[in-house]
Amino acid sequence: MSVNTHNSQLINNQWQIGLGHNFSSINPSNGDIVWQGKAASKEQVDAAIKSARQAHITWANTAITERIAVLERFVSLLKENSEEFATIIARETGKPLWETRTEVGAMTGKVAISIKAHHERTGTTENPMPGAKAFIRHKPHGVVAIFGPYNFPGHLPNGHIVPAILAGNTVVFKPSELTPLVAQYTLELWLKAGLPAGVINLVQGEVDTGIALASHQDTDGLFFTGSSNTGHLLHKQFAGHPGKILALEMGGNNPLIIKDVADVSAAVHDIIQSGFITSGQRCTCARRVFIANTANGNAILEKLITATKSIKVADSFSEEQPFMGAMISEKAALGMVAAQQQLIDMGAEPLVELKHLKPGTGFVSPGIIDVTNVASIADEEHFGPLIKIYRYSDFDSAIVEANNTSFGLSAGLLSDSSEDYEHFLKHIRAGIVNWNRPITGASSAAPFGGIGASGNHRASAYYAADYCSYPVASVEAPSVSLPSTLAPGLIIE
Ligand SMILES: NC(=O)C1=CN([C@@H]2O[C@H](COP(=O)(O)OP(=O)(O)OC[C@H]3O[C@@H](n4cnc5c(N)ncnc54)[C@H](O)[C@@H]3O)[C@@H](O)[C@H]2O)C=CC1
Ligand SMILES: O=C(O)CCC(=O)N[C@@H](CCC(=O)O)C(=O)O
Repeated sequence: MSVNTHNSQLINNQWQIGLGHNFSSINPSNGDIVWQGKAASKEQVDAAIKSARQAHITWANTAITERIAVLERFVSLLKENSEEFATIIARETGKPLWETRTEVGAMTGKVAISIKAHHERTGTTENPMPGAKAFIRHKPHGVVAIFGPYNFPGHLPNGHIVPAILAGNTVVFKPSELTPLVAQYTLELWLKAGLPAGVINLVQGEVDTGIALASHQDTDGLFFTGSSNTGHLLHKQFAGHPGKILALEMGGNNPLIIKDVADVSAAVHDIIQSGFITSGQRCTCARRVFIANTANGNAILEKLITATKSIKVADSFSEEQPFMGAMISEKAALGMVAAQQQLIDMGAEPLVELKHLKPGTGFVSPGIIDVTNVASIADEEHFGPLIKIYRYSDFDSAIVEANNTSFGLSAGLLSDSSEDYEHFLKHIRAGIVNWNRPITGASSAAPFGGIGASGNHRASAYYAADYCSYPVASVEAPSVSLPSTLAPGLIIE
């Protein structure tokens, strides 16, 4: 499928040239320009919202079977174009092709899961009552703005878009400015699937486009996946608008505790999958790894260091696929080097140094740094492949330290003891808590979200259905009838 790269805004099913400033996306593996275009102006954001508003009543009242039929055509198109789509994601993000193929697969799987969730969590229920029936139904909010991040530029916005339009909302989508081509390709597929005009609109651009959309008065809600900083700004902006629904999925400073594991290689595998997958650019990645001060802990750390040094980092399209591709940009890569240096300056000991591998690219090697003896490390998410090691002597103190964060997205325990896990589960604070499995790779068939600075209790994935509509409770009778017993003091003849 060919993608039109000049007309980058989709308003009322018409591709338009942006009327704002120029911007482009760069392949972080080689510095090539992948996409060039212009941002949406404020007026175009306004027109996109008007188009979504006009389409809303008709779409909300379109039979659910017809809405599902469009979604299913979208799935067929994803399958037909999966290789091209995976290639585009790889070019724009630097992720290896094996991984972007799984991203397209997750997008495909999202539709059936969302349909099931829609029926199970927000379907219609009917209960008999004397002379009447009680119903619980759900209605869409109206026009919702959807903001996506760059790390899963297809799958994560899709996780808001699919349940939103399935529920009967209309959408204005603002993708990450780092991945405009992926967004454009996604919308081309929606158009081909036959989504009526105005149901989904695309406004591309940088922060100013985001601000124009987020601050617009005529939206009914905003679904956001992105950084905690931006999410907090949006939360402030929505103060005083109790009628608007705001769903925030943000970052994490996720802990993984390792204690008494017989299979050292398996523990190392789960630490690497937790910390380094997607070059550490998953919100669920382990940032802080707590390793017991025991012979078993020493063996795990030693093997982790060896295995980390041998991790293959290479171009998305290398014949022998690497575990890690480039980070999203050279700026992000240099940011990780600077974050590591700051920790070293504070007294941390690099066990495997994270290195920027090639100027002009986002390639870095994965790093491990021991921060056990560093006092008061800032509670921030370093969104890249750098694991901070904390050696501990006492399990309870490790759990206290693991909880010593304002975030609360994912957490995990590797331990052969079920008592340890019961104890951990009781005391750890996070929205995703795993035992003897990596803490990345969350299932779309489960709720997905964090507490504290990681979100606002509007879990997505399987629970996205919940924030895509509101419940309506009704008591209904076919005609008005006088009750057999009237309330005391009432005389009606
Ligand atoms: N909890 C979750 O489900 C996930 C969270 N993330 C988090 O996302 C971050 C990486 O994604 P990024 O794209 O860097 O996030 P980001 O916050 O920089 O950008 C997200 C979106 O918000 C827009 N935006 C930025 N500033 C804005 C403002 N002031 N007003 C309105 N819109 C604005 C951007 O243009 C983009 O469309 C990481 O922190 C990661 O942890 C990423 C994936 C999943
Ligand atoms: O939203 C879903 O369908 C499931 C959540 C998901 O895919 N999580 C991934 C990515 C998280 C991220 O964006 O960083 C995961 O847990 O690895």
